[in-house]
This record gives sequence, structure tokens and C-alpha cells, in this order.
Amino acid sequence: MSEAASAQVTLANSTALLPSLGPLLHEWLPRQRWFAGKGRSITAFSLVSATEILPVDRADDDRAPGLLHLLVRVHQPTMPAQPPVDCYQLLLGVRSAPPQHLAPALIGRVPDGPLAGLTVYEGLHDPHLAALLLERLRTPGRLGAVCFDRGPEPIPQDLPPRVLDTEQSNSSLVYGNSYILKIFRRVFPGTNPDLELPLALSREGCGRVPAPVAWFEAATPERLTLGVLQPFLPGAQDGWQLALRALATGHDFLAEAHALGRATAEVHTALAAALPTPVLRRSQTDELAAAMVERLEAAAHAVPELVPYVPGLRTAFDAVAALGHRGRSWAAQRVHGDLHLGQTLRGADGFWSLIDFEGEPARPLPERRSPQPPVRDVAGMLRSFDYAARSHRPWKPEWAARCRDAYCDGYAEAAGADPRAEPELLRAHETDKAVYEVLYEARHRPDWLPVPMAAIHRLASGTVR
Ligand SMILES: Nc1ncnc2c1ncn2[C@@H]1O[C@H](COP(=O)(O)OP(=O)(O)O)[C@@H](O)[C@H]1O
Ligand SMILES: O=P(O)(O)O[C@H]1O[C@H](CO)[C@@H](O[C@H]2O[C@H](CO)[C@@H](O)[C@H](O)[C@H]2O)[C@H](O)[C@H]1O
Repeated sequence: MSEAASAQVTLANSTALLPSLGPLLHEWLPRQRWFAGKGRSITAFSLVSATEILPVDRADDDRAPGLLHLLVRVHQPTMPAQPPVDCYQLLLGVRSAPPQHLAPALIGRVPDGPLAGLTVYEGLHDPHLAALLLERLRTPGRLGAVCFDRGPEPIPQDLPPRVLDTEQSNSSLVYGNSYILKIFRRVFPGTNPDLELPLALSREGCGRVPAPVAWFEAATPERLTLGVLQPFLPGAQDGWQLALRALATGHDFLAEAHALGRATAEVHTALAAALPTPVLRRSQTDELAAAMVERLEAAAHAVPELVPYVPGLRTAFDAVAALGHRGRSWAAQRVHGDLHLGQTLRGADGFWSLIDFEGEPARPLPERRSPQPPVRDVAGMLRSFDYAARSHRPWKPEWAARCRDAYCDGYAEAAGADPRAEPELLRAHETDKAVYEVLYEARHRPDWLPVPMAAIHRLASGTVR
């Protein structure tokens, strides 16, 4: 970005900004779907960076609104297994009198400080500002703390933006049904795997994942990935909706489950070719099992319903450690990390793609980026068939069991290795996933807690299906 553009950044050192915005954010943040700290009180905010992507100009509201990019640390009293402070990315529109169509996006009028008298709102809902973000991505460079970058492919101009209206952990804008820009909300030091892995897969020639065409990062001392622009798959339907429809209409989902198994295996093969593939020997297997035990204990601390099952669930992790002690080793590699039916998209032509390589949002980034046995993703999908079958009345366990087999068959055909051939490893990963789900549901969707709890009941008794 030109020096002139950098010079527009006038609020970056403003210590007065957060004291005046704080009360508004305190009220607004916990109501956002993507806010991970729900249920915990916010004790303080601190500013990591403030960048005027479009200068905040209070002189004349008929001119372009301001777009203020903030990275804000939100301090909350800790709970087990949660960091005390999370960093969030905010894109605030700033106007003296926002037009009526922006009413649902309003955050509030700032009473004092550098933005005194101006109204701030969720900037992504302002088409003018959403269009500006695409323009920044088309023309790479640095603006204050934010660096925009892109691949070699040209990106067309003036594609009309719309905010994607789905339940999400982050926020997405769709441009003219051609591209989707995912804006990460809770951000972490280091490269987000949702940029790193799709880039690696595209370099490897794997067409199962939409390849990033542009991205932006924070140039704070450690790089933070802030957003990724990828091709939008128009007319695609996600695997979760398709599975529920199949259940509702009394259809099986075997051909789809099989194709999903193949797609997963192709992605794994490409990731193994692109990135390191360490072998997990005895000590690493011990670490893998110990980490699972630790997550189980933390989850049981947070969700007391788990406590009676802890000894039974632990046997799954102990079995893997015992195999390691008897000399068994396993190949590890980078994986998706949070694979479930909702992370799969079937295009209008029937071709399956995988999306959202961020990993489990609640885990620390270094852990999400560490190589793991690929069966971790297989276990995630197997759990997802169980979720689908359980969310339908009457419960159809045999529907899930058939899907699980078809998925593993498809995987084995394309990977040359059947995940069912390692039953201890598969059970340990399914157990670990179900434990994660219990914690996830307790925090985000308590009504869904019985779904993973049913699996916990089954897995604690050593039954795999
Ligand atoms: N390339 C794409 N083409 C079409 N739709 C997409 C694409 N990527 C994501 N989506 C849609 O956006 C939703 C959210 O994307 P996702 O990456 O899962 O975000 P989050 O991490 O916020 O949950 C998906 O469920 C899917 O419906
Ligand atoms: O927001 P993400 O998609 O990254 O993932 C989180 O939310 C998922 C729910 O939306 C959650 O998935 C769980 O519920 C799904 C049904 O809604 C089911 O298909 C999955 O198997 C189950 O794990 C996911 O765990 C969580 O990380």
C-alpha cells in the first residue's frame, strides 16, 4: 500500500478509543454468534491495533463512511481449558447518521473520545464498506497493521457483496456469487490453518478444496491471519442438510457417504504429500493419549454429566498408549481437524468439496497445526453420521451404521488403507471427538447435549457403534 495510504492511519495510537467504545462493545459482543466467551463476564478490553481502512471523517455523512479495523483483547475470568484473554477482529463502520437500512447492524453512538458523537455499526453489513474490502484485496499492500495479499489470479472488480446469513463461528461475505471472504473473528498468533492448508492443497493440485485467491493478515509482531477470499461454489449444498433430507425422506445416504470417504482420502493424500509426515512412536503415542486424557478431565470438570463415564472412556486412550508400548507406531500428518458433515459441500455437479480447515475452534492454534493420525478426521465424520441419525425421530442407528461403513469403504478405496483396520486408534479418536462435542454443546447448544452424551454412553462401555 502506498505511503499516503499508511499516513491515513490516525487512530492507531489512540489510547482514548477503547474507553469510549468499551461500554458499547460490552453490550454488543456477547450477542454475536461468533463470540466464544459467552456466559463469562467481560472484565476489560485492551487494544492490539486500530487501523482506519477508510478514514473516519466526521465532517460530512454524505461522503463515504469510515471503516475502522480493530484487534481487541477481551479479558474474561478463566474457566478450565480456556485462555483468559481472546483477541477478536472487529470491522466497524463509522458514520454520523447511518441510513435506515443499517439499523439492524448498529452498535451504538459513541459518547466521547476520538469518535465522540459518531455512530459505530457492524461494517460488513454496509455494502459500501464490504465492496471496499474486496478492492483492498485486489490491490495488495499494507495499511496500518493490516497487510493485504493475493495469488496470481486476477480478481474482478465491482462484484456486489452480501453477508452470508448462516450460523457461523466467523463471518463471511459473498461477492457476486463468485467469491466468499471469510473473516476470522477470534484470531490467534500464527498462520491460520484455514489459509495454510488450502494453499498447500492447491499447490499440490488437489481440487477438493476451494483455493485461496487473496487473504489479509495483521502485521503485529506475530502474524495473525485475518481473512481469506476463496471461490464461491454457487448452488452447493452442505452434507449436513443433505443427510438430514435423506433421513427425512427415508432415503439412504450410502453413495454420498462413499463419495465423501473418497474425497477425505484424496485430501489426506495431498496433505501428506505437501507437508511433513512424522511417525508417532512410543513417546509421541504417550503424548497423544495423555492429551486425550487431559481433554477428557477438563471436559468432565466443566460438564459434570461426563464424570461417571471418565473411567470407561479412559480405557480407549489407555489402549492406544499400551499399543505404543508394545512397539506399534502410526503415521501422522496435517489433517482437517474438525471434519463433519457441515464442512462438506456438494456442488451442483455432485462433486464434493471440503471447507473450513480451521480445526476445532476451542483448541490452541499450535495444537491444531500439529500433525495427527488421519483417522482423526475419519472419526469426526463417523460422529457426524451418528449426529444426523440422532437428530431425526425415530432414531435410526442402522442408517448411521451403514453410512459409517460406506464412508470407510470409500476412504479405504482411495487411500489404500482402511481406517477400521486400526480399531483402537479409531475408538480413541471417536471418544476424543465425542468428549469435545460434549463440551461444545454444553457451551453453545445445551439442547443438543444428549446427542454426544448418547455416544459417550456407548463408547464408555467399549462399544464402537
Ligand atoms: N467456497 C464456498 N462456496 C460456497 N459456500 C461456502 C464456501 N465456503 C463456505 N461456504 C458456506 O459458508 C458457511 C460457513 O463457512 P465456514 O468456512 O464453515 O465458516 P465458519 O468457520 O465460520 O463456520 C458454510 O457452511 C457454507 O455454507
Ligand atoms: O463452527 P464449526 O462448523 O467450525 O464447528 C463447530 O460447530 C459444529 C456445529 O455447527 C460442531 O459439529 C457438531 O454438530 C454437527 C451438527 O450440527 C455435527 O454434524 C458434528 O458431527 C458435530 O461435531 C463442531 O463440533 C464444532 O466444532
